Amino acid sequence: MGHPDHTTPAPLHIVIGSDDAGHAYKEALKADLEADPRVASVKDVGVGADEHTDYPHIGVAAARLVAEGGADRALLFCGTGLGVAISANKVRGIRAVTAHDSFSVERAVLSNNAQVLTMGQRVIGIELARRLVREWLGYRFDASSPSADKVRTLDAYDTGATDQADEARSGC
Ligand SMILES: O=C(CO)[C@H](O)COP(=O)(O)O
Repeated sequence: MGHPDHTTPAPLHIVIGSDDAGHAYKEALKADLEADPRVASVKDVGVGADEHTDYPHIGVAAARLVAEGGADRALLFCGTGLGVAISANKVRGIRAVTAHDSFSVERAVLSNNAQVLTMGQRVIGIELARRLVREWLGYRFDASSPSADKVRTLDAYDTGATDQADEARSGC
C-alpha cells in the first residue's frame, strides 16, 4: 500500500487489536485513529467487549493482515504489550515492537521499519499512549536511509536467505 507522492504521505490502513487486558485502550485508540486524517481505515480484529481471546490469536491475526497487504500497520494492546508483540513476530515478514516512550516509537519506524507497535494497558497511562500513537502516525520509514540495509538483513534471516544475511555480516 505505497504512495508515489513523497511530500504528502498516504493515509495509513491500520489494524487494531487487543486481548481483554488491553481492551479499554484498544477502544480509546480506535476512536482516535478513526478521527485522524492521517488514517485511511481502521480494522478491529477484537476482542469485543466482554469477549475473551488469548493474546496469541489477536497478535497473529493482526500480523497476518499486515503481512498479506491488508493493512499498512498494526497497533496492539495486552497487559504488557509483550505477548502481542511476541505473537505478531511469529508471522514471517513482521517486525513488531513494544514501545512506551517517544524515542523508541520514533526509532521503531525510522530504524526498524516496524509495522507493528504494541503497548501494555497495565504499563502506560492512557494519555501518554494516545500521544505516542499520534507521534507514530507521523513517521514513515525512509528506504534510502542507512537503516534500510539492516532491515533488509533482518528480512533475509526471516526468509531463510542465510547466505544473504551472512554476506551482510562479512561486510560489517
Ligand atoms: O500481558 C499479557 C501478555 O504479555 C496478557 O495481557 C496477560 O497475560 P497473562 O499474564 O499470561 O495473563
